[in-house]
Amino acid sequence: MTHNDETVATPGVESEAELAFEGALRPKSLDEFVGQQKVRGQLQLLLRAAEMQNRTADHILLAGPPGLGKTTLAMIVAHESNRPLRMSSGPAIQHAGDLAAVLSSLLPGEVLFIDEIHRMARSAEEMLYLAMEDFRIDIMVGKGAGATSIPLDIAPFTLVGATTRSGLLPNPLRDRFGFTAHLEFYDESELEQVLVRAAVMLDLEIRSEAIAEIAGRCRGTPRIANRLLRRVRDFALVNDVSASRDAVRAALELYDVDQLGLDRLDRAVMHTMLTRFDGGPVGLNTLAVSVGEEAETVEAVVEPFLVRIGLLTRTPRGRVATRAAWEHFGMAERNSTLFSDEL
Ligand SMILES: Nc1ncnc2c1ncn2[C@@H]1O[C@H](COP(=O)(O)OP(=O)(O)OP(=O)(O)O)[C@@H](O)[C@H]1O
Repeated sequence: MTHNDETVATPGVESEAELAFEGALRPKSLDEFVGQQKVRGQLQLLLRAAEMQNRTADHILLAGPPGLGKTTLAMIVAHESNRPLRMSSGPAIQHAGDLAAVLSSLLPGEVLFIDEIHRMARSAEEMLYLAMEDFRIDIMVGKGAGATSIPLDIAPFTLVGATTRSGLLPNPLRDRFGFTAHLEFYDESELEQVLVRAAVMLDLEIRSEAIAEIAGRCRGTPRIANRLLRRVRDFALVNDVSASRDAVRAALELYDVDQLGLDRLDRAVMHTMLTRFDGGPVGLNTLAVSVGEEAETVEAVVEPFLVRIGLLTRTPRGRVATRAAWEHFGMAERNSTLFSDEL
């Protein structure tokens, strides 16, 4: 998932330092993994059953917005079941041959993680059906009328697929996962736990009100929580102040993160809806073009949170701003004149 403009709150554009920090922070076990209680319980059962029967665990699909812990959970699945992990991603699999190379070199019992699995090539998807079901692939040899397919057995494996857009997966692929976990946005107390853990790792002394302030502004997303914490750490360091609630407010204001955690892109989407489309309904593609962003990013990154906090609804006729949205931006409903200098 990418988008063009680097903002502190929207997931997608990571510097090397951010990625290294993220890696160090990843919980290693289901017990360390904060929140998502239901999913954790379901995964625990699935892994335990496989272990008791000495077989590979069923294939797992992890669905949800970016930064909620899909990659982390894939790593935990491998770690908890004591299996090696192979990582790939949909955009890296543009031909069936790319997938054949990965599948044919898997070790027995290996966990194969495919991130953004909805972006894999169609031809590879078809190969994956057979591999998931029968641990076999058909390799095509030759071209045209003389082409033949040679069956090749592959090692049993567990596929962990991650997607921000499960609706885009074809049914035959979705049906072959033994378990689908829908990851939810985190509540504030869970985010506080994530932040306390990260502060300890950063060796940052921070007050509990400051932690609570960040937890309320990180879009329900652990990745953003960790990133905002780093910006607060920077702010405290450079200004030689303690990491207090005031420091959090000042740092987040500097980075354009408002009280609800909305960042520049969230606000651009809402601003466009309210001022240019009178609150909607407006179609996804029109909205995306108007804010200069890809429709996929608006749909998978921006909208889920705006829907969750009640600023936007999806209707069959398009996206509609709610009354709460008009209020949050201090505008009278369907009055487009009050807002022109906001962004
Ligand atoms: N439940 C959690 N408890 C603690 N930390 C978490 C949790 N979930 C995610 N994190 C932290 O958030 C960061 C992002 O998580 P992760 O990379 O797993 O998200 P993702 O859903 O795979 O995102 P994307 O879809 O963008 O790949 C990691 O640094 C991880 O440590």
